[in-house]
Amino acid sequence: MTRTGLLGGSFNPAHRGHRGVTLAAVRALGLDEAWWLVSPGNPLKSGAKDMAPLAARLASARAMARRAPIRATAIEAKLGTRYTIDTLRALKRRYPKRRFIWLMGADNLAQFHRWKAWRDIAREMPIAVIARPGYDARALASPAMGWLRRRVRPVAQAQHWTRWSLPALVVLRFRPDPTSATAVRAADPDWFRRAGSSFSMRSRNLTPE
Ligand SMILES: Nc1ncnc2c1ncn2[C@@H]1O[C@H](COP(=O)(O)OP(=O)(O)OP(=O)(O)O)[C@@H](O)[C@H]1O
Ligand SMILES: O=C(O)c1ccc[n+]([C@@H]2O[C@H](COP(=O)([O-])O)[C@@H](O)[C@H]2O)c1
Repeated sequence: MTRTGLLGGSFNPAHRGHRGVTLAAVRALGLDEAWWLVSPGNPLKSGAKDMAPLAARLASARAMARRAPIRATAIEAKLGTRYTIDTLRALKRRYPKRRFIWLMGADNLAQFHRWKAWRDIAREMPIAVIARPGYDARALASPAMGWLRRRVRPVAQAQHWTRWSLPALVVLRFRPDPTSATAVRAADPDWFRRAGSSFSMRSRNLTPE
């Protein structure tokens, strides 16, 4: 059983925060590896004007994941899924020998109740929420946390997530990292245009295996 963490995101672009929290989660949860699911389009961000092309975002994720137990993938484009619930069900079918845990920052938990079939997501696999500066109070007070509160596991049991009955959620607190893609874009709005010609999207490169 390969213990695999899934971090979905826009990665517009990938940054040091993604790498840092993923590596810390790999250690805290005893993961063999983490997959970054670079989204073809977050359903709640459709029409965002500053969203770079998928190929550029995937390339930035690949570069940021280098020499780490992290695989940057565009598997949602390959599977034809956009909603997380559909992605997780498809991944479990496609990789039956893996055990998956969903990773997300506290900002995502604060919005989680707006995701399609969010309760079913929590029934599909355990969730590890990573504290994020500026979002933790909102996440704790969120409707999703209201529903999940009684399913919260102590962090001391984080290595045993494969044995948890679902839904299950653990909150991980690492050294707070204020990095965000919004700040990176503000400092360098043309990040994907500068590097544009070197990005390619060969379909054989979309999946982790
Ligand atoms: N510094 C961070 N600390 C904790 N979690 C993070 C951090 N940066 C990103 N994440 C998490 O990584 C996942 C993907 O994030 P995403 O690609 O949207 O980056 P972002 O920095 O949040 O982007 P944006 O600023 O454009 O909203 C989300 O679950 C998000 O909460
Ligand atoms: O499934 C949904 O309804 C849904 C709604 C909003 C966001 N998501 C997923 O949440 C992850 C984080 O997205 P983002 O844009 O905040 O990086 C990414 O995998 C999205 O596909 C999923």
